[in-house]
Amino acid sequence: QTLLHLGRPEGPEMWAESFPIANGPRQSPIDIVPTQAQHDPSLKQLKLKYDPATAKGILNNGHSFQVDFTDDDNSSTLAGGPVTGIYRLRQFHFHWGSSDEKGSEHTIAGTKFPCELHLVHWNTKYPNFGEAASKPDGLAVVGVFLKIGSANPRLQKVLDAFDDIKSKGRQTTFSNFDPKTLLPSALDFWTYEGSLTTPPLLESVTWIVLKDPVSVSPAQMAKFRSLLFTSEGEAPSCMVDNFRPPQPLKGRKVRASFK
Ligand SMILES: NS(=O)(=O)c1ccc(C(=O)NCc2ccccc2F)cc1
Ligand SMILES: [Zn+2]
Repeated sequence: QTLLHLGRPEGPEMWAESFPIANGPRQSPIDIVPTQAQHDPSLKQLKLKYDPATAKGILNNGHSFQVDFTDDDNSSTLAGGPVTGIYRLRQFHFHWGSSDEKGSEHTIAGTKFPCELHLVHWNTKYPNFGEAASKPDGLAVVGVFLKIGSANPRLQKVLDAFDDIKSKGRQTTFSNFDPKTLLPSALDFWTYEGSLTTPPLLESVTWIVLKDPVSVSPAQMAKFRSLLFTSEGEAPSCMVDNFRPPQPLKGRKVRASFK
């Protein structure tokens, strides 16, 4: 990230002023060092059950774009893995860079990926997402790295919606989409206790970061970068570098579901 970006009034370096938790004990993202992760044989298999009919809409929220899901029943859920109980899918979104050398939030032994997908779920022991977001076991986010390679056909439906959500505040319907198609075939993961990576930076996220990346082509990355941070009528600013850099581990253990 350029110094300009870090110093930008709304950039990550300024967040601690309004959100002191930015310097808290369980902030995200982190650099995952595979050799320091401990294999935990007690970790269950990740159980993801997504109903394409729960896909609702796609929105440019001014810092990323997200695909929202109806979460008023257990049609699309996460269970198993490191979590207890059932978590409901709320939305997925991405973080990416201004070039292919950066863009992911988590890194693997210092390696940055051009893009990272987050599937956001909330614990159904709480009445709704907003309540769950303030509890230490309230949220579970699955992180998936995207690596430059061949074009990913599973992304096409998302990319095709970009013309309708180019600027901040734009949204359109988005139906009949199964986010499971965005995942790698193997669901091996690292897991640790962390936070939201954007304000309010709440320390309520059990992170489940998949080991295997999925592909994205340079042309597809260019389409991500054609979205705008800005609203219609404002001087356009390309939506790029919407990632928070890795935060101090502060003694946390990262567990691996695989040897
Ligand atoms: N990048 S990430 O860690 O996956 C992440 C996931 C969700 C949010 C979010 O929902 N923010 C709004 C929000 C937060 C708390 C309560 C209600 C909200 F709408 C922020 C960051
Ligand atoms: Zn995210």
